[in-house]
Amino acid sequence: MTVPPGLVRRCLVQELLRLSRRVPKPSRVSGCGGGGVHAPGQFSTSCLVATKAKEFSKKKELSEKKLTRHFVDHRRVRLIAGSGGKGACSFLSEPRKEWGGPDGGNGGDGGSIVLKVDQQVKSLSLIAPVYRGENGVPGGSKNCYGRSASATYIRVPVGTIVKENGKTVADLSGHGEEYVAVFGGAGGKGNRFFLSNENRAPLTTTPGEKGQERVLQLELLTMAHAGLVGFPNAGKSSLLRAISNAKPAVAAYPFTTLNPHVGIVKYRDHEQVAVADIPGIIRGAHVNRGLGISFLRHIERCRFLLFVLDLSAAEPWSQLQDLRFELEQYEPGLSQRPQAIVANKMDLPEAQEKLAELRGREKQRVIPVSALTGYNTEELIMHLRQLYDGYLEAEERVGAKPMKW
Ligand SMILES: Nc1nc2c(ncn2[C@@H]2O[C@H](COP(=O)(O)OP(=O)(O)OP(=O)(O)O)[C@@H](O)[C@H]2O)c(=O)[nH]1
Ligand SMILES: [Mg+2]
Repeated sequence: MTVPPGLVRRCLVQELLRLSRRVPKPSRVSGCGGGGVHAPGQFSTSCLVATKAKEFSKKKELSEKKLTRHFVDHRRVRLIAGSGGKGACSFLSEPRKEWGGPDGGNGGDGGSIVLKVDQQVKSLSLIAPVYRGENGVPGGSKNCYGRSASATYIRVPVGTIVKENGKTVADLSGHGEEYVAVFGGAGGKGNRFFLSNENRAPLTTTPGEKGQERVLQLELLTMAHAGLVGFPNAGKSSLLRAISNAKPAVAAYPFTTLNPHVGIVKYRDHEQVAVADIPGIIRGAHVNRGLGISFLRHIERCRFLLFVLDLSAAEPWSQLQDLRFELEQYEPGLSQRPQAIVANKMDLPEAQEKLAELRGREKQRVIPVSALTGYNTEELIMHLRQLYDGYLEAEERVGAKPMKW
């Protein structure tokens, strides 16, 4: 039997009308739509739009400024210990014991602030500018002493140097080591304390002492095992991305990296080598040109160096000479640390020719890589391990504890 098309259309229209009558009234929705009044259709659409926007933002590369998780190696911190609680002034008065004498208790001591070394902490980025210790609790009647405040602990990485007005006051090099930076104030005395034969009803109490206050500079001596040293745009950040878990910003303009980033290269035997991406160095860095001296200081804190050269540059070997010169000017012997030369951007034309010339001029091992394509990064990772093992042996020979990540 054939059904006339007009009947089908009418049935469909009726069905749609019935469905539209069952659709609930537009209701107030919170969350996705921003809390306005929406019909269900609008609601889902706005969500979709939001999702799309989210996806888009996810794909965007974070700029160096927004990468807040960079490595922080020095901090100025103001520490104010807790004050002591004041002593109480009270007299015991009970039925049948109306003049029971003074019974004001002493206040509790203020809390000190302690710097404690924790192996798990790797940078000073979480250190706040100001810390205040807990105050002691005031004394109470009936000879109740106030509770002494507990100490505030600030966790710092291994190898933190504490300075005050430029003078070193503590060198925290071992896990668990503590340094009481500021002492809490002593609690005040209650009037019971002043009871004597001469004065049977003392009204005297003392307030708690103020906590100590200090401004300290925290500096991290150890930064990473290896430091990537090179001119701006040599591809240091790209290389760190290629060999480790770190995600420093990469861009085709100089001085993209403004703060050091540390990435970890993991090996199968659970050893971990920390590699630092250090901002680019230019000629005259030792007299504070470019980003200046502060980054030479970071290099000083690395146990071995990876000189990263841009093989697309006209004369990569002169870059190497300049880098070594700058390091020597900053600290004699710095350029002699265990090292490797990394010839980056091998995917570009002319790189092979330049590599041959570089190898002819240099006695050091040259590792050709391409951070962009990942070419030969395995050799670099293996060599990094050799440098690390050499460092462990050297530390053991002198009886020192090697820095482990
Ligand atoms: N072709 C090619 N380009 C590369 C390679 N490595 C890095 N680049 C490019 O070189 C440019 C600079 O790379 P970065 O990793 O930001 O260089 P950088 O040394 O960290 O630079 P600064 O942070 O400014 O010191 C970017 O455009 C990278 O894409 C490579 O192996 N081959
Ligand atoms: Mg960089």
